[in-house]
Amino acid sequence: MAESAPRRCCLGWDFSTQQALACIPCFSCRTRGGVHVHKDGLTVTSPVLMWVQALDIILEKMKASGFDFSQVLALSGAGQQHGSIYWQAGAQQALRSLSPDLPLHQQLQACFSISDCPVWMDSSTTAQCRQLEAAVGGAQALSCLTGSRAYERFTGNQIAKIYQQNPKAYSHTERISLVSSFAASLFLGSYSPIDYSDGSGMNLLQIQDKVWSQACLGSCAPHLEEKLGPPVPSCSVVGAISSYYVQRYGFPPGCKVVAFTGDNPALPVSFQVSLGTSDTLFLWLQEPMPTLEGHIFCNPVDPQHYMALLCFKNGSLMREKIRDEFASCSWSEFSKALQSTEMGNGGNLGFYFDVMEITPEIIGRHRFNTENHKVSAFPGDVEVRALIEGQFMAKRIHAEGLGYRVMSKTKILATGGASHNRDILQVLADVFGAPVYVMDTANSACVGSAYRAFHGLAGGTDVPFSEVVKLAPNPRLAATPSPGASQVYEALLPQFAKLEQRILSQTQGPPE
Ligand SMILES: O=C(CO)[C@@H](O)[C@H](O)CF
Repeated sequence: MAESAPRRCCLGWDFSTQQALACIPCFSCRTRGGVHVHKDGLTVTSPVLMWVQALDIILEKMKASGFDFSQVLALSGAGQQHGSIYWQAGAQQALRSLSPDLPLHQQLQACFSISDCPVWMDSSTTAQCRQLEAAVGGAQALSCLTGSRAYERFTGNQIAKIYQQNPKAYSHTERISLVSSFAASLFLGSYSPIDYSDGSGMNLLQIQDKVWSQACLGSCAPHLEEKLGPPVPSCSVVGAISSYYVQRYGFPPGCKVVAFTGDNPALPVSFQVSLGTSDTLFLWLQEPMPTLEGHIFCNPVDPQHYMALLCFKNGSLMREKIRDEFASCSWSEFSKALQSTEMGNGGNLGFYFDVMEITPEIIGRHRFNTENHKVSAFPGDVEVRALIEGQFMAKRIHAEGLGYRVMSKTKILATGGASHNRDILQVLADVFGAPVYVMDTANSACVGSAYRAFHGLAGGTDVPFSEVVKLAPNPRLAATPSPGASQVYEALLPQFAKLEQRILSQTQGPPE
C-alpha cells in the first residue's frame, strides 16, 4: 500500500499581551494584565523577557505533546503593534550563537538595553507627538505622509522619548525592533527587518513610497535609520530558521521565516472587528484616505492596497469591569442582561472610558437618558446594554467617518476573546445591520499568520492571497440582524454622535 505523503504545515505565532500571559502565569503576578502601568498613569511597559520566556514555554509544551516540528515548511507571526524592543550592542552575536542546550531566556538576558519596553497602551509621549507634527508641517501633513497623525503609542514618538530621557540606553542600542520583527528575530537567530504593514504604525514610514521618512526619523532621534534597518514587504521570506530550533526542537533546516507583522493586519479580511484588550476595526481599502482620526496601514498581502484601522482602547478590560460591577462577575449574567433589555435600551446611551480613549480622546463614564440629560447611573441590566451598544455605535460612526459604508454584501468577521459571546455578537449585528461571522478559533492572529506563511512560501506578491486561502475553512455565521434593528439604530446613531461631540467639547473645550 502506498505510504501516505508526509504531513506538511505552516505555523502562525501571536505575540500579543493576552497570549503571552496565557503561557507564563508567573508574569501575571509581576504585571497587571501583562503590562506595568507606571505611577504617572500614562507610561505602560511590558518586560521583554516575558515574551522570550513565553516562546520557550510554548515550544517546550509543543515538544512534550509530541508535535512533529519536522513537518513545518514555514512560519510567520504577529505582534502587538507599536511596541518597541531595544537590542543591546552585541546582541546579534548572541542571537547567532545560541546554544541548543539552553532555553532562550537564559541566553538573551543581557541582550536588551531597555528591559521594560513601551507597548501600545502607553500614552506618555504627547510632547514628542507635537514635536513630530511640527517637524513635518502639522498633523494632517504627518497623516498624509505616514497614514496617521502623531499618536502617543506610535513607535517613533516612543523612540524619541527614550532618546530624550535615556540617551545612554539609546546609544547602547544597536537595533530597534517592533514586537513583530523582534519575534521573527528570535526564530531567525539574527535581526529580522520591519515589514511595511506594521512599520505603518510608527509615524516613521512613508506609506505611499514604503521608505522611512527622513523628516520623521530626523525629528525623533539621531542614527535611527541604521538602528531600524530597511523595511520589507510583509510577505517577504526573511530567511531560514536558526539552527537553534533545528537542533533543540527538530525543525527542518529549510524551514522558512516569513516576515512577522502587526496583530491587526495579521488577518487581512475586508471587515474585521477584533474584540480584544483593545477593540479594533480593520477595513480593506484600495485608496488610502489619511485623516486626523484612525490609521492607514500598508496592506500586508497586497502591496497596491491599504488597510484602515480604528482602535478603541477601552475594549475587553472595560467589558470585564462592567461585568464585575453589574453582572456579578459572570458572563452568563452579562448575557442575561443583554437578553432582558431591548434594542436601543429605551433611549439610554452610555460612554464608558475608564482609561483615556483613543477614538475619540475622552476619559470617564458618561450616561444620558432618553431626553439626552446626563444621569449618574442606570439600572444594572441597562448599564450592560449601554456599554455594548455604545461600543458598537461608536465603531460604526467612526468607520463611516473614514468613508466606509455598510453595504448589502457586508460581512463582519468578529475575532478576539469577546467573539465567543453570542449575545455580544447579536448587538454587533443589530447595530451594523450586517451578518456577523466568527472563526472557530479566537486566535485569528495565529491563523492569519499561518496563511501568510503559506503566502510567503508560495511566492508572496506574485500570488494573490485569496488563492492561498481559498481552501481555508469558511468562517461560521454567528448572528444576523434582528427584525427592526436598522430602524432602531438609524434613529439612535445621529443622537449618539451628537452626545459624543458634546462630551468632547466639554472635555476639550470648543473646537478652534
Ligand atoms: O494599538 C493598537 C492598534 O493601533 C492595538 O490594536 C494593538 O495592536 C493591540 F495589541
